[in-house]
Amino acid sequence: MAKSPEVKLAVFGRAGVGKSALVVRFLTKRFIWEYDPTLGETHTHTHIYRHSLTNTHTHTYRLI
Ligand SMILES: Nc1nc2c(ncn2[C@@H]2O[C@H](COP(=O)(O)OP(=O)(O)OP(=O)(O)O)[C@@H](O)[C@H]2O)c(=O)[nH]1
Repeated sequence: MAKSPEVKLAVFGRAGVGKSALVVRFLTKRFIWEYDPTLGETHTHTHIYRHSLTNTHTHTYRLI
């Protein structure tokens, strides 16, 4: 099977505007209420899209 493509996304914005909250919500459907300033953290998530019973695509997202 072919190696799935890795998609790299960089999220920019001022401190405390909600970048981590948005990313974690997108990846895990969980919302983080506590504010913990991010220092060089990355999030990696592999998502499998199932278009039909026989047609699936796997994408790995690395958010920086
Ligand atoms: N009410 C509300 N609070 C939010 C929203 N998005 C984020 N927050 C809160 O804002 C605070 C900061 O969110 P973060 O996601 O940590 O912000 P950040 O931009 O990653 O901050 P840095 O790591 O300092 O750059 C957290 O307490 C979140 O819960 C939103 O859409 N609505």
